[in-house]
Amino acid sequence: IVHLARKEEGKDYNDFQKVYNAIAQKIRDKKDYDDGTGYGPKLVRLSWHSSATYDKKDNSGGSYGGTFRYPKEATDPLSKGLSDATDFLAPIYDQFPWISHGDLYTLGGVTAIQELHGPKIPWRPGRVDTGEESVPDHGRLPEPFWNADYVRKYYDKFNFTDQEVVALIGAHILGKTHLKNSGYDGPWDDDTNIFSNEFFSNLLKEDWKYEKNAAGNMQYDAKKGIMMLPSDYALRQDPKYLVYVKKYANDQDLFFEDFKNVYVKLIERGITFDESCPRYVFKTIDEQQD
Ligand SMILES: Nc1cccc2nccn12
Repeated sequence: IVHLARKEEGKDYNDFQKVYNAIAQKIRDKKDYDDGTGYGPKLVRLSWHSSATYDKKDNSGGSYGGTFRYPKEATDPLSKGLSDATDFLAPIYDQFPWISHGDLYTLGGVTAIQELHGPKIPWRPGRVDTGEESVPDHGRLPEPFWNADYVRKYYDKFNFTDQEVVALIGAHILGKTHLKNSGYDGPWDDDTNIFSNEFFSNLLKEDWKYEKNAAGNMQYDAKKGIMMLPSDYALRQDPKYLVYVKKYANDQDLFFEDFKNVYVKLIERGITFDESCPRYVFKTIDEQQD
């Protein structure tokens, strides 16, 4: 399967900055959502789940076709809770109906990362909505219960290195888990609406207790009321991953640079862009105040 990015006839940087601004303003307007966690982290998770269905075997799945808009994909049990994110973006699509769903879902994640003080993410438009017959089957998203060998094998389909895997999972600084959605329980202190490298310092420094949660799933808990999934904790158990956990815990700039690079690879995986297609780096709301 070839996913050829479309040239955005007549739409330019300013058009996409308007979409960015509409998403960013709505994140601010609805900052009390989910006990103050806000919509940002869920928009990042939607961009991830839209992209994580990629299969290098036949170049199927991934962000290109915007297929998360179909119930068949949105009802994947591992995507529980993300209907809040697609409900958040539906009025944005109505306001800018010229955008594709694939571009909207990935731009939602880019906007959230930048508005939550993360790195600037260069973003390319051109994804084209594909039909219901192209919706990937369930079973392509990663499960949170497993260890480092599972994690390493899972990311093989993206051809990600150990360093790229560790950087990507650092996005778990954002948001929290919900018993009713993923079956994990993770209240976070309020600063996890800020994209930082603290996931790595928490992982290394906290005294983690492996416990069964109220849904019967095992997770790691620390006294500050924060948690780690088994697949998060795997990053400190595996000596090769641990090298990068330590690097990122000690160097936020390095984390930001490496996260930016692997996140772009994730949301563009499987798509052929014309080399003339511009990479847009949008301004945050704060940067646009006169
Ligand atoms: N925020 C968040 C979401 C999902 C998993 C996870 N592990 C640690 C933190 N975290």
